[in-house]
Amino acid sequence: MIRTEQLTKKYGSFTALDELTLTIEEGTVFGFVGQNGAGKSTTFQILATLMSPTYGTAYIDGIDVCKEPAKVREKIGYMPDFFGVYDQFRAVEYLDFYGASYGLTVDERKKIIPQLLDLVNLSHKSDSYVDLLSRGMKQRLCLARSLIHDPSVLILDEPASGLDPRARIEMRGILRELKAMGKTIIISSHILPELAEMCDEIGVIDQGKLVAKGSVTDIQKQLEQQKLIQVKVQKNIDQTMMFFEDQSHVINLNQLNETDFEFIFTGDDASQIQLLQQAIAANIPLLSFHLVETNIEDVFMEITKGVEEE
Ligand SMILES: Nc1ncnc2c1ncn2[C@@H]1O[C@H](COP(=O)(O)OP(=O)(O)OP(=O)(O)O)[C@@H](O)[C@H]1O
Repeated sequence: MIRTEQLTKKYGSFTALDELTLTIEEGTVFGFVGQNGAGKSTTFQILATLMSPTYGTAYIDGIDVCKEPAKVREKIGYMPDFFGVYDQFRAVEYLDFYGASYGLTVDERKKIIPQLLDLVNLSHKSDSYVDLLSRGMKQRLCLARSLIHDPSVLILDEPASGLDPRARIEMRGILRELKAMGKTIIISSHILPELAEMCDEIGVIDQGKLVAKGSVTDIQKQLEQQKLIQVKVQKNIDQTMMFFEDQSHVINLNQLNETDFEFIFTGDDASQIQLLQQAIAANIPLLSFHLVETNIEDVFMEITKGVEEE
């Protein structure tokens, strides 16, 4: 339903999105998690046809976002992370305005607007001026706006950001209803717990790259278990690297200089102890063997912290 192929966006020499390749199946709720500045909004703006990629491409229901943006817009509902609401409008007028701009007839608008207000729990505020609504209500109104033309795909950029816990729970309930209606949803956040329970699948983005993808449990395993280990030997670096290459849980060996190399270790603590014991038993002239703090750990810490800590 949503597919990106080597999607890349450069701002001058800065790469905000780096060859992102991703497939999201129809009916999936996909959580896109990453720290501030990771590239989430950039991805969403490209999917929403508001920005062109530097290279690579994306498809919504098989339609190329770069080649046929108008067709894509019929299929998607987009909720940006910053949105303007026209303060002079009442909630119902606001939705009517958007319905008209999507070409809905008066009768169609009269039918769908009460349904949408009901869906986002704003029926009681239909005649309130938009600027008098709370932040959570404005966010729900914006969500209703993105649904006005009954899109099959929803692209929601941090819809729960800035909401208090009660408003977050309410937003989650609405998203569950949208999932039950069969919508394909891609939703971003900079914290995993906010998305964990409502998403079928999660992708973690860091510095424009997809660093992990899968169920929440998979993601936790993938990120927790990727340790970077650096080794220093007195001599025989080639043989030592060959020895480590053959051991389980060792990937991505990389020689740093004549005595040092590093690798990613995906095993648990017990396997790490075993690896070190095997190296000693094999008479490897080890000078040091140590874990290096990696960015991936920072990413993991950052995205798994509690919602209240924001
Ligand atoms: N128009 C621009 N010109 C230059 N750099 C930009 C521009 N827009 C975004 N960036 C940079 O690209 C990177 C990705 O930004 P993006 O807004 O996609 O991140 P994000 O994951 O959505 O972050 P946030 O959670 O803070 O919204 C950031 O480093 C940002 O500063």
